Order: sequence, then structure tokens, then C-alpha cells
Amino acid sequence: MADQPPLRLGVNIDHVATVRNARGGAYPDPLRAAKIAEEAGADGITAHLREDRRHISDADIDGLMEVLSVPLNFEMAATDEMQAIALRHKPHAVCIVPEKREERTTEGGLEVAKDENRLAHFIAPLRDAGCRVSIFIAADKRQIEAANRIGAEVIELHTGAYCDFHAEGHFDKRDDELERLRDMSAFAHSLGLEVHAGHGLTYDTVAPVSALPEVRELNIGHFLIGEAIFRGLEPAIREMRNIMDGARLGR
Ligand SMILES: CC(=O)[C@@H](O)[C@H](O)COP(=O)(O)O
Ligand SMILES: NCC(=O)COP(=O)(O)O
Repeated sequence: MADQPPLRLGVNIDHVATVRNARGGAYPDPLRAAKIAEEAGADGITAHLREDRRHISDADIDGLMEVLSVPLNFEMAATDEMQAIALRHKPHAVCIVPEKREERTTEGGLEVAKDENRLAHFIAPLRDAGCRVSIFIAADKRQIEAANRIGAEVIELHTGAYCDFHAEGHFDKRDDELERLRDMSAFAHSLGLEVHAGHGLTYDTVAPVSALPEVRELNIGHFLIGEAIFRGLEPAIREMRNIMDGARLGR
């Protein structure tokens, strides 16, 4: 275990903006949260500029590009509007995610296999602009193969079902999902893809995913922002970092 490559933590600050937008003001500031996350050991910051701007705003992305000392992973839907914003900023990374206005949070992964030709043309200029392109998908062989064919360098496996089964106490189904994540991360790695994972991860669910040898980065947000209410953002992130590192080292 000890010779595994380091596991990066991307802290998603979307839901600092959710709290800010609840009152329509400027507090709490997602940029301040991002700087605290940097101090706490985040290897990157993730922000999802949704079409409906329910949390992260265009100004937040402008500000993050100005103030961050760690890479920005810009999550976006595969739309012309978002592509233009990404090409204007040229963030370190873009992650293409599915989006439905009526959803409460990201449901499922991007259906790459049904939209290969359009997505291949959509991500090409992003890669040409130097952005590392990631595709947010379910742990599904067909989607992984399609993501590889369209030229993505990275896939991010959706861990929502694994986390939900854990929270609901359906531990057999949880373990089946974890097995799927294990198999599909190894399969994606065998194709030469870099493997990330995220969505719904908590202190109780992060260790087994951290121990998957091919996983290089975890993106975690909602739980950390919630936990920050009780213990502060820096301690919340440091605890997540400790659990990830311990699992990686087989402790
Ligand atoms: C793609 C993903 O899993 C997260 O970035 C998630 O999108 C956070 O934003 P929402 O909670 O608005 O879905
Ligand atoms: N891509 C996953 C992410 O950025 C954070 O998801 P969550 O921890 O907020 O569910």
C-alpha cells in the first residue's frame, strides 16, 4: 500500500455558495473558504458552475482564478455557454458533469456512450486550451470505454450510490457498489485513464474508496461544508485528509 501514488483531495466549495445565496448577500464568501481549504491541505478546489447558478456564480469563478494557489477543477455541463466560460478562464481542469435543472444534486453520471460524437468535438478545444478534461460517469464499462474514445484524460467515478446505500444501512448493496468501483477503477486504469472519484463521500465512506489503488483524486464537498458548521472548515478538511492518508497507507 505504501508505494501507491499520493491521493489528492479536491475540496468542492459549492455549498458555501448555497449558504451565501440563501440570503442573497456576500457572506459566507466561497473564496475565503477556498483559501482556508488550501491551508488545510486541499490539493485542489472544485467548483460547479451550474446553468441555474443555484450556488457558484460566474463572479466566484472569476475570483477563484485570481486568488487560488492550487489548481481549480471547474465542473460544468456540456453546453456552449460553459465551454465559452472554460475557454475564457482556461482552468487547470474541467470536469464534464450531467445537469438537470429539476435535480436537487447531480444524479447519475454523464451518458457519454449515447453522445460520443458531440462530446468528442465538445472537449477537443478544452484539451487544446490546456485544460485537463475529466468526465463524471457511473462506474460502468461502456461509459468508461466511451470516455476513453472521446479523448478524456480522466474519469471521475460517481460514488453517490455507494454512499447512499451506506447511509440507508443497505450494507450488502453498498459493498456491491464498492466492488463495482474497485473493478471499474482498475479497468479504467488499464485503458490509461486517470481515475478520480466523488459525490456524497463522508468520514464513514471515504476510507474504502481511498484504498482503491488506481484512484488518484477524491472530490468532496457537501459533507465537508456541513461538518464545518460543527468543527470549523480547516479541522473538518484535516480530518478527511487524515482518514484518506490512513486508508491509503493501509492503517
Ligand atoms: C458533480 C458532483 O457530484 C458535485 O460537484 C455536485 O455536482 C455538487 O453540486 P450539486 O450539489 O449542486 O450537485
Ligand atoms: N464531483 C464530486 C464533488 O465535487 C463533490 O461532491 P459532494 O461531496 O458535494 O457530493
